Amino acid sequence: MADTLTKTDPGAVAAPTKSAPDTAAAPAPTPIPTVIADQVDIVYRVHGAATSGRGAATAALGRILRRRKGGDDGAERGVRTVHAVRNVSFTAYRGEAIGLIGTNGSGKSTLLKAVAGLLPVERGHIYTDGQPSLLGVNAALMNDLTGERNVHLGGLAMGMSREQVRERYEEIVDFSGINDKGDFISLPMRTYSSGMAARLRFSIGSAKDHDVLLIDEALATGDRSFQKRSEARIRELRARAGTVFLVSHNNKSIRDTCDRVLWLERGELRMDGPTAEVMREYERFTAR
Ligand SMILES: Nc1ncnc2c1ncn2[C@@H]1O[C@H](COP(=O)(O)OP(=O)(O)OP(=O)(O)O)[C@@H](O)[C@H]1O
Repeated sequence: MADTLTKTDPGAVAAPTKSAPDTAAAPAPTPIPTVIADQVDIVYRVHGAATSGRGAATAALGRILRRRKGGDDGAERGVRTVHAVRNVSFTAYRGEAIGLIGTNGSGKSTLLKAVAGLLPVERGHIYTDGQPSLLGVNAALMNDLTGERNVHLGGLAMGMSREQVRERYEEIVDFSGINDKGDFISLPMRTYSSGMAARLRFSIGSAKDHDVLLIDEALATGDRSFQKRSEARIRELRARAGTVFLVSHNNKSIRDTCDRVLWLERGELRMDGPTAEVMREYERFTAR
């Protein structure tokens, strides 16, 4: 579970000195950290994985017999480990939009879930200032409930009051574009296409100001005009002093949205820097 940073003292923001001449440029405000990952390792344990090619029933019977005999180490029980994130450290600051890139299985979603406090770290620490919110395409909305009920429940689940949800309801539905082609918001979510459902999730999730907003591929599902609206929304969220993390395989989305990029490969942080620099190296790597 992510530890919590003590709130940074607002007085820590550097103020111009009184004696400075009028013409002097104001000193840049001290960046305020929102997420610190310190030498983080994340390991999955997969139970019942080492079945040596036998069927599930045979493997289960084998496990019962071994348990009766008493002798049973981890490997025998079929527990396999996947070391998904290795020794990753970074500090994210308020107002940054950070892209997380890397080839399939490189650990991006795993790292995001750990920052959200949904996965424990094996080693190291993750400190966050404020409540991180994970806005994934799989964010749990209820398929049997109407879009309308999901807007209300989703808003409440994010900590908005009933009144706040009511106030923002129209805006959330308009932004999602769900009703552009008819009254779909009063239908159960299971009747939505995957793109429509993803749009509604993004609209609900981004209706609230977040200290740290974690977005996993949400932009990949909408059509181009929705992607553009989403990118603008992410810029607004950043402007309201939040930090945004965006996992995406869409290099253009990353370039259009992020000013900094963390590149993970095989669980290790391969590069952390300005978007243009990291993307150049990443594209060289993936073109090979
Ligand atoms: N629930 C899980 N149990 C066991 N291993 C997992 C689990 N989820 C992910 N992994 C493994 O962890 C590693 C990192 O996976 P992760 O989903 O974080 O990568 P990713 O960079 O987000 O990939 P992609 O770009 O394909 O979405 C992979 O080796 C994957 O097989």
